Amino acid sequence: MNKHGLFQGGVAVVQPIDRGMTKMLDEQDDLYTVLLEGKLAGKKVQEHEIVESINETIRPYEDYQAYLDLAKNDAIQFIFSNTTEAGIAFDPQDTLTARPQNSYPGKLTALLYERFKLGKKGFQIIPCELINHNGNTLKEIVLKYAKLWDLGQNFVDWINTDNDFYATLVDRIVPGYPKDRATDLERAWGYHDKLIVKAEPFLIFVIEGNKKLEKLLPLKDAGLNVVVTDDMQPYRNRKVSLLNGPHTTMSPIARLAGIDTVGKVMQDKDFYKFINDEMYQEIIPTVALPKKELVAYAEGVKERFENPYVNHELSSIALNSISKFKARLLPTFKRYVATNHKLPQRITLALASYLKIYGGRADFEPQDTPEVLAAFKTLVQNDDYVTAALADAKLWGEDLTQYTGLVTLVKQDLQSLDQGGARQAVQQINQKGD
Ligand SMILES: NC(=O)c1ccc[n+]([C@@H]2O[C@H](COP(=O)([O-])OP(=O)(O)OC[C@H]3O[C@@H](n4cnc5c(N)ncnc54)[C@H](O)[C@@H]3O)[C@@H](O)[C@H]2O)c1
Ligand SMILES: O=P(O)(O)OC[C@@H](O)[C@@H](O)[C@H](O)[C@H](O)CO
Repeated sequence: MNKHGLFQGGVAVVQPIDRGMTKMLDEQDDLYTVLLEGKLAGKKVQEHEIVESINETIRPYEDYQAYLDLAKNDAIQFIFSNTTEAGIAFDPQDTLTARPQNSYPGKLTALLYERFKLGKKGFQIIPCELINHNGNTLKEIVLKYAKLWDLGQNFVDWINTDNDFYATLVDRIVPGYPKDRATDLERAWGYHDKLIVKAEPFLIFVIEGNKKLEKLLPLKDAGLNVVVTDDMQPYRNRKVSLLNGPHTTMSPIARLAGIDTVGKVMQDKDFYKFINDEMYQEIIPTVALPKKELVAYAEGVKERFENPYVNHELSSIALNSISKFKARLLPTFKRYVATNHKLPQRITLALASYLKIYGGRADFEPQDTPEVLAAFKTLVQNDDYVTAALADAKLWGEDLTQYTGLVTLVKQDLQSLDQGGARQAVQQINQKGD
């Protein structure tokens, strides 16, 4: 936006937890390079750009006053966050006088209260974490702190009338620092950068909320694929089902077969067919959007998965898989069962693969929250591990044994994974078809 002369913006980066990379940013004059590589609509893209819009970095754990002083700055209009799903959380131990508060919403409430006390205008608050209704959830937690800390009705009114919270959906695959090629890139560019960020060229940023944002923040006018809408759910369903869904399916099954990246899954004849069939047979028919649009999105996703420049590790996608299965595959599973009165075989094989991995029967360890790992430690002790695990509503949000035939199919799948291996299980489903 700045480069198009549409905006004169600058960024103050606040490091939300004790550890982070803001010092490294300072060491390189708050500059870093974004490298875009891949195909977009069939055309090869390979370009890089130095991001020059960061004005300052702030570390609340070292200098909390500098953080609170941001409230005095009339030029600040927008607050963006991207603290992962774990960041949008309520910590009942947080207090207004803590320096700093532990949680991100706690820190934000303290800043908002400071701003309010100064009698200044509120903010446009734009969280980017991949949780549904992220803006509303953040606002609810801020209001909870306002109550817990007894900040008064006038503050609550100011939150409601002077601040806008937006819900968003960010869609761009960002594997981050390209450690395998960084030295070559630095040599070619002629400068050092410890903070290169690699991403695919594809981008869509959907923002739900007050349309005035389009004028305040002219992202679209600057040529970026940004949509401001009053309902982002169709975009979210499409993306979570057709992009994150296949990621969540391929990560356990392909890892069991010894494959380590998304790109290699797409190059593998058996796995390509399996994922393609999952998209077309199990996912697309369950999403309530025009088929043509879904097919176009699915083909785009496949092109993105095939991106030869992006080594997207299945192990990084696998982090916290149980909550990802619940949010990214279970809704599709349920819609499929309701319409077809049978089980989606590929999603079920993914579920069985998770039970194998979390049951300690793979040659790699699951990475998940301590609570989930502890639950599985107990579940595997059970004589009927599969039934016990599927019945655990704390893991899935409901008792999965209620789905007719699921326990039997998962048991069969587990047996076939144990005996013939993941590739053979995939081949069998490919041959059988729907
Ligand atoms: N990487 C991708 O391809 C991608 C694409 C679209 C959306 N997303 C979403 O964006 C979010 C961030 O992903 P990322 O890849 O940038 O992750 P990341 O790990 O690179 O960065 C996350 C940042 O969050 C901060 N953080 C971690 N735990 C926190 C906590 N408890 N409280 C406050 N801050 C905390 C850390 O300082 C870290 O810098 C996630 O919600 C992810 O689902 C990621
Ligand atoms: O980032 P995560 O760990 O929540 O999920 C892993 C991937 O599915 C995800 O990063 C996608 O690449 C991204 O959501 C694409 O927009």
